[in-house]
Amino acid sequence: MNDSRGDILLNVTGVWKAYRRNSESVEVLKDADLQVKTGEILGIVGASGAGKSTLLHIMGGLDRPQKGKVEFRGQDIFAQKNGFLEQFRNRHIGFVFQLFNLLPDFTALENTLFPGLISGQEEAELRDRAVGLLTQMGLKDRLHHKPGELSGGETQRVALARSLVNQPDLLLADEPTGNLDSKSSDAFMDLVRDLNKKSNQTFVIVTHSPRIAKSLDRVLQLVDGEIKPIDKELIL
Ligand SMILES: Nc1ncnc2c1ncn2[C@@H]1O[C@H](COP(=O)(O)OP(=O)(O)OP(=O)(O)O)[C@@H](O)[C@H]1O
Repeated sequence: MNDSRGDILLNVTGVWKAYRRNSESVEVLKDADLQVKTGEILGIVGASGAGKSTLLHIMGGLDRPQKGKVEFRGQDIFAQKNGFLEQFRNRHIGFVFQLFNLLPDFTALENTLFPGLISGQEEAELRDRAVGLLTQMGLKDRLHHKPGELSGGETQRVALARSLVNQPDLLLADEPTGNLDSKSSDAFMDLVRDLNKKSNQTFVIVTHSPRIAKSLDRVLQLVDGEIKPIDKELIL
């Protein structure tokens, strides 16, 4: 399906999530609402422990809320039959985490191929796409290097290529530049903007960096379990 820029891609309404800590229940998300529009780069900020990762996991169908809905193109992802969420994640969502999560014994190219192999894509086409993505990330001469032979910035760019190989509609990134120096972080964000502009790729990025948050299309803040808009100019 081809959405137009600005259509609602993901709609989160009234999401509640509590964890048990010792004998107490700690409410992390309390009636959180947000919408992700096709073609935007949306930032989510908030204090440490505010629940940003929890929210991102729920948005991507990695975790379930106790109450509330997540609709992807109008379909409630938690109200479908068994096996739906796995398929949903494979087909529609890409994840990039702070700690990269690459497999250490496999090369950059092999790591990038994995999600496509798991979802049963045709191998030659998949390989072309993986090589194309890694080349776009400036890693053409690093295809056969293992993560231990790559810099932090290069490793994170491989993680970005891997998250895009299945051509996801929505890419969810949890503090993707948290372990990078400012030069690698800028290079990563330049790629994000480039992919957004050229392929209309939609991103949600959790970040602690005011500099990155200010550079995004729109920023929401997670405070006391709720989502609030924040004026980018007021981000310090
Ligand atoms: N599986 C879990 N079991 C119990 N508590 C959890 C679990 N996952 C998260 N929490 C708690 O929920 C709260 C929110 O965690 P979360 O990781 O979503 O916050 P965050 O805003 O992403 O934090 P940070 O910016 O430090 O990464 C924290 O207090 C955390 O300890």
